[in-house]
Amino acid sequence: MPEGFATIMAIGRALPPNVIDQTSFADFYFRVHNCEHLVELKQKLQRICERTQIRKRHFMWDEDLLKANPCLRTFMEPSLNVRQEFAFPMVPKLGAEAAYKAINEWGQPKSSITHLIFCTTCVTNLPGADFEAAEIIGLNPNVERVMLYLQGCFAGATVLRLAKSLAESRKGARVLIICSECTIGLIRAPSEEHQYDLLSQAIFSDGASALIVGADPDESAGERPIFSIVSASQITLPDSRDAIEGFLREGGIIATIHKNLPLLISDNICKCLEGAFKSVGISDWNSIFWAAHPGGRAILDQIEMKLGLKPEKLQAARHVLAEYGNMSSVCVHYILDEIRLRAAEGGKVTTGDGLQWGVLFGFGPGVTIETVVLHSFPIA
Ligand SMILES: CC(=O)CC(=O)SCCNC(=O)CCNC(=O)[C@H](O)C(C)(C)COP(=O)(O)OP(=O)(O)OC[C@H]1O[C@@H](n2cnc3c(N)ncnc32)[C@H](O)[C@@H]1OP(=O)(O)O
Repeated sequence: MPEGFATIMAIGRALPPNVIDQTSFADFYFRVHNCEHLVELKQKLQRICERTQIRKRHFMWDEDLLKANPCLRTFMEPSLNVRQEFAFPMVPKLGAEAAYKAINEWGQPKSSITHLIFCTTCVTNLPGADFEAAEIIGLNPNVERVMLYLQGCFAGATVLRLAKSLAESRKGARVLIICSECTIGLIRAPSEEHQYDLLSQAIFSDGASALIVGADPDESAGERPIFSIVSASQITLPDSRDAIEGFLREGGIIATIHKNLPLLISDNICKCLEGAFKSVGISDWNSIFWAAHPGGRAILDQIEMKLGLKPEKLQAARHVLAEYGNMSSVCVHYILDEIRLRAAEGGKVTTGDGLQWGVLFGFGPGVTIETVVLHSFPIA
């Protein structure tokens, strides 16, 4: 059995080429759906977009795809086949692109990968996106695969919890995590009867991340630890089932997100932190580094306010939200990457912004909160 904690040793990112500026999104969205006559609805989307603090978002789909498929441009028109056929090759491909970057940083042969965890809220085929990504990357046929479908945004933390279990249960285990998210299931025309859908149109986006996780890094072989995963836990908040709901229908995935979600999360976050950090004796939440899923600007605002966090604590999360939008499971990995890159660039003594301990939060349907306690490493 390994002696140490599972450790993140590489982080890779990949983004699709279609980029839409948030200030022009409402114009684009109402024009492409031939709905410019819905003036009030467009103004509402504009208001939401302005309040998101998102600057731009990346998408796998583009205007040509929407124009070529009228079923994607009519609210809840049966379109699942088109959506699935589009996503099926794209999701593993973008995931594999992120994986190449992570494997490159790790610097070890891909034959040393023993496990693959693939996570997406999109395609549902048999065999799945895990199988396709393993083929594209050329992983060994004896790599043990785990496929996570339709978990929602908390899954960026779930994959770390699973990778920890796998990496700490077998000496030499090296887990490749891939998260690849695509909004092709969500994009649809506006509807005056279903105005809540505008929030999904305004915040969600596409992107992929990949990480290599293993215990006892072999530094003589060139493995470099970035963060160790000290503990990982999941809780479901009672009586909160309705706060985030998503249904896969013939017209795609339709999601409703309750307006009280930011409050619900911020009201419960302190007890998650207390439970997670009790054993290490930390109760000053400004003394740790932060990677909280930036589901929306109001969620970060509420957390910051409730815990009295200094603005710099959620700076990396706000940056990822601004530059990429809500990429569901992928966001928290980009935040970790930002934290360690900024630490190196800023001459900090550890990968965790100069601090020892850190926390990663995943939030999603349930309402589910995943809390991951991280420990940084010195920067040589
Ligand atoms: C999918 C997963 O598994 C996990 C996830 O990440 S789920 C997504 C989580 N994200 C959220 O819940 C978003 C959190 N909310 C926010 O960031 C902000 O409320 C916001 C950017 C949406 C709006 O900013 P704000 O400061 O609250 O502005 P405010 O003026 O009050 O609201 C703007 C509009 O947004 C609408 N709005 C706010 N929350 C909404 C919601 N949850 N659903 C639909 N519309 C919403 C308001 O009704 C308002 O519309 P009108 O102007 O027509 O009244």
